[in-house]
Amino acid sequence: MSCHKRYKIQKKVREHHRKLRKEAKKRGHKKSRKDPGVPNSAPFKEALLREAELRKQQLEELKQQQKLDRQKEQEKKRKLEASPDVEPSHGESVAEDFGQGKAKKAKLTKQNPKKLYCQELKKVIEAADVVLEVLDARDPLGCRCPQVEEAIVQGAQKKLVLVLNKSDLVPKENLENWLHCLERELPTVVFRAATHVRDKGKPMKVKKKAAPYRSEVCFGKEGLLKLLRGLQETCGKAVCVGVVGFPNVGKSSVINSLKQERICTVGVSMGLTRNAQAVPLDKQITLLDSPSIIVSPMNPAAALAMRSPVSIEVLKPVEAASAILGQADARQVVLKYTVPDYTSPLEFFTLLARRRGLHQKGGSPNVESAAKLLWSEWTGALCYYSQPPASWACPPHLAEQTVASMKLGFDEEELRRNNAHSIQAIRGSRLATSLFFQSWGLTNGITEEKDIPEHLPRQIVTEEDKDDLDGHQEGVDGEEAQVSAPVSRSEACAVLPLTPWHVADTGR
Ligand SMILES: Nc1nc2c(ncn2[C@@H]2O[C@H](COP(=O)(O)OP(=O)(O)OP(=O)(O)O)[C@@H](O)[C@H]2O)c(=O)[nH]1
Repeated sequence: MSCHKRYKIQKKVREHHRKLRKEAKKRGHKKSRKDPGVPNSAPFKEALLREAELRKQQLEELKQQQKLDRQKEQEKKRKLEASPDVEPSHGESVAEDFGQGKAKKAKLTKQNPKKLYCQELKKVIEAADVVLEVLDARDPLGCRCPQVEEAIVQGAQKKLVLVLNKSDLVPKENLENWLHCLERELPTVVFRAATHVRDKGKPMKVKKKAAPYRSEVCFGKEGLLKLLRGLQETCGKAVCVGVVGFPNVGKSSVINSLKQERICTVGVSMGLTRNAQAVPLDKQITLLDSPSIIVSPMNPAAALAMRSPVSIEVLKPVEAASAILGQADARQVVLKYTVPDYTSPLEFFTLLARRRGLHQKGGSPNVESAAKLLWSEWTGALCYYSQPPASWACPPHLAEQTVASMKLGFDEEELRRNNAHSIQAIRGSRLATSLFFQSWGLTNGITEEKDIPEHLPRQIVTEEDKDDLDGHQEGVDGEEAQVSAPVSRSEACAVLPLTPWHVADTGR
């Protein structure tokens, strides 16, 4: 093209743009301004940014999931078109079954979502030949659910394996102690899930300043795979492996790590997994992701605060954070958050709010924000640990015979070797910088839809709180008082007993 012609075109384009701008100005359209972001002087800048980041992450995860679903659908269609007579493999047929569940779920959107999660969880337990109960290594006992374990061991020929995940967040010695304790009951695998797994077919994006706990490396994968393959060989057929556990223990991360692909949605917020999902690992093993176990409202307040995604709604931030604070070592908390000694949780939150610059309008410390901050840290990636009970007895639902049958078909020696290797390779937290947490014992879960309360669970309050509330409730008419009456902890335990064998062990 000659220069003359090129300049002529450029001139015409400029004139056209000028004309467009003029017209837009006449219509009163203004160019949108660049978002200036949160100013540095904003008191909640950190919290706001974190919230925005979380929202963005959730949106991305949702988009990713939709994209994956679309891709799977297309792949299935293509396969069917290419070979309509070929029978689907075991993994594919299981995946199809769980796909139908989704459609059914869509029809029932008006139902209580907890009931749907319960149905999905039950479906996974029923379909699974082996169930992996994922435990957070920071509080393995608090992540065990006697009701779910009972449902699994009662199922004919089902195997139950414990996966001690997030083992990078506890000191090595503590991890070893827990392993010795748990492997007396059930086969236990030490695991550290990869928290940064690549999307299918995409190169890994390496962030310059990734959080220290976000890692591509996974430990314990080989041990777990060997164990599953061994079991599959003894079964002599293709097996389904259900992955169950309380919210945020890392169920989806374990599946993604085994598959080495970002297949299941993973995130810091609790209760992200909402429906069962089948992930074929190979022709013989299919993994089943499940929604988290629903926490019974009759659990101690600390259990509700740590294990329930709606704890903040049920307990309110200050109550939830106070319950967590009550289980932690006060001296270590003071050192960790660099605040002076405190006499009550409220005083601590006031001090923390001052320390972190969390202020309300008018400059008074924002206690609620401080409580939320503590709650999000303790349910996030904070390094803390709990001690296994000094004297260990099997819970009633795991009789000696059941324990023996659970260990059949596994090479215990090999599992022990693999675990020792993982413990050596994992760079755990330092004992000096980790916080001690007093576990409340096993957490009761709900496995039957009929046990799920229609409304939000009533708040659990202590006897002292009850006295206070009694005072406030004077003047409320009888009917209303009945509806809003809180349940005391002893009442709660009477309805759904906390397992006494453990309560005695931890001295709580
Ligand atoms: N440090 C560390 N973080 C982990 C590990 N496994 C999972 N996580 C993190 O824990 C958070 C929860 O992980 P998920 O896999 O979403 O947990 P989930 O049990 O599927 O959660 P729900 O969907 O709520 O049931 C994520 O932020 C993960 O990055 C681990 O081994 N170590």
